[in-house]
Amino acid sequence: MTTITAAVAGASGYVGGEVLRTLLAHPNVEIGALTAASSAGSTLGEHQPHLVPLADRVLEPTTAEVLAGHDVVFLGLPHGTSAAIAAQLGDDTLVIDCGADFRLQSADDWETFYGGDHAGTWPYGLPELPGQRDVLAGAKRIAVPGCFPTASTLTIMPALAAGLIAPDITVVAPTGASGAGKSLKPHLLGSEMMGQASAYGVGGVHRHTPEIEQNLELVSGTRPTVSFTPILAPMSRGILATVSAPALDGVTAEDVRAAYVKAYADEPFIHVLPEGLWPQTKAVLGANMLHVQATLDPRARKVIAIGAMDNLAKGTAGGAIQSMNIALGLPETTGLTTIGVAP
Ligand SMILES: NC(=O)C1=CN([C@@H]2O[C@H](COP(=O)(O)OP(=O)(O)OC[C@H]3O[C@@H](n4cnc5c(N)ncnc54)[C@H](OP(=O)(O)O)[C@@H]3O)[C@@H](O)[C@H]2O)C=CC1
Ligand SMILES: CC(=O)N[C@@H](CCC(=O)OP(=O)(O)O)C(=O)O
Repeated sequence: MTTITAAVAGASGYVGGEVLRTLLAHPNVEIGALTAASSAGSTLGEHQPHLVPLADRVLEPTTAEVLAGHDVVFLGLPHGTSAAIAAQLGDDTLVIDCGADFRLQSADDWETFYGGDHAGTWPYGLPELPGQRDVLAGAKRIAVPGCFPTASTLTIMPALAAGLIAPDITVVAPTGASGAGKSLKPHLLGSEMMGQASAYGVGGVHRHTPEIEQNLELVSGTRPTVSFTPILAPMSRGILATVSAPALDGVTAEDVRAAYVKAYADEPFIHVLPEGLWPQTKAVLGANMLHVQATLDPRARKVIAIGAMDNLAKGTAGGAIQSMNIALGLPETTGLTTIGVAP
C-alpha cells in the first residue's frame, strides 16, 4: 500500500485539528511534523485533547525546514502567511493551503475584499465543480475553498447548470463560531453568542462573495450576482446555506427536483434528501458531506435550495483530503466518512 507522509502547520488551530482527526483515519497517511506559532514547544494534547494518538507530540515552529521532506503539507494558517512558507517548499511536495491566499483568480477581487497584494491562484479544491477533478489530478498546490463558498456553490449549482434560474442569487447562511478560528474575539464570547443569532458582513462586503461568484461563473459561463449574508448562530460547527434565485419562466418543482437528483447521482459526498425532507446541520457534523434539498416557491417564482455542511469537515479538512486523494491518484473517498454525529 502507498504510504504518504503529511505535515500539518497550524496544528493547534481548529482547521489543523480537524485535518489531523481526518488524517488519523486515512489508511495511506503517516503523520509527520506538527507546527504552530505561539504554541510551539507545547504538546498537541494541550490544544487538541480529542486527538489522543498524537497527544504527546511536541509542536514545532512553523518553518520551511521543519515542513520540508514530507509528501504533503497542510497549511492551516492565518490569511497572508501561507505564500512565504509555500515558496520555500519544492514542487515535489503537495502543498494544500486551507487559508484564502490562493483561492481567487482576480487580483482586483483580492484587493477589494482582502486588501494588499494578491499572492496568486492555485488549483481550486472543489472537485464537484465542472472539470475540476482533471485540474486537481497530479496538482502540487491546492487552494482549499472557503467554507461558505463550498456550501453555497454546491447548494445552487444544479439549478444554475440546468438553466432553471436567473443569475441573481441570494445566500443567507447561518454558521457556527468555529468558522472564526480559535483566537479570542469579543463577539464570539459565550455571553455574546449564546441564545442569539446575529448577521455580520452585511451588504455585499463578506470576502467569500467573489469566491462564490467565481465558482458559479465556472458553472454557467457568465458571472452571476451574488448577495451573501452570513449569520452567526449559537452552535460550534455547521453551515445552513439558504440559497434562492428567480425561477425562469415555465420552471416547475419537478424540474428542480430532477436537476438535483441528476446532478448529484454519482457524487459520493453530496446527498440529495428525499422529497419533503430538509437539511439539518447535525446530520453532517464531522462528515465529509453536504446534504441538499431544493424546490420551487411557486408564488414568489423562486428556486429555494438549502444545503447543510460542517464548515470544518467538508467545508475545510474533509474537502482538503478529498482533493489530496485526487491529486495523489488515490481513490477519492479514501479515509473520508459520510456519516454525521447526531443528535
Ligand atoms: N475555521 C474554519 O471553519 C475555517 C478556517 N479556514 C482557514 O484556515 C486557516 C486556519 O483557521 P483556524 O484553524 O480556524 O484558525 P485558528 O486561529 O484556530 O488556528 C490558527 C493556527 O495558525 C497558527 N498561527 C497563528 N499565527 C501564525 C503565524 N504568524 N505563523 C504561523 N502559524 C500561525 C496558530 O498557532 P498558535 O496556536 O501557536 O498561535 C494556530 O495553529 C485560516 O486561514 C482560516 O481562514 C478555512 C476554512 C474554514
Ligand atoms: C463565524 C465566522 O466568522 N466565520 C468565518 C468563516 C470564514 C472561514 O473560515 O473561511 P476563511 O478560510 O475564508 O477564513 C467568517 O465569516 O469569516
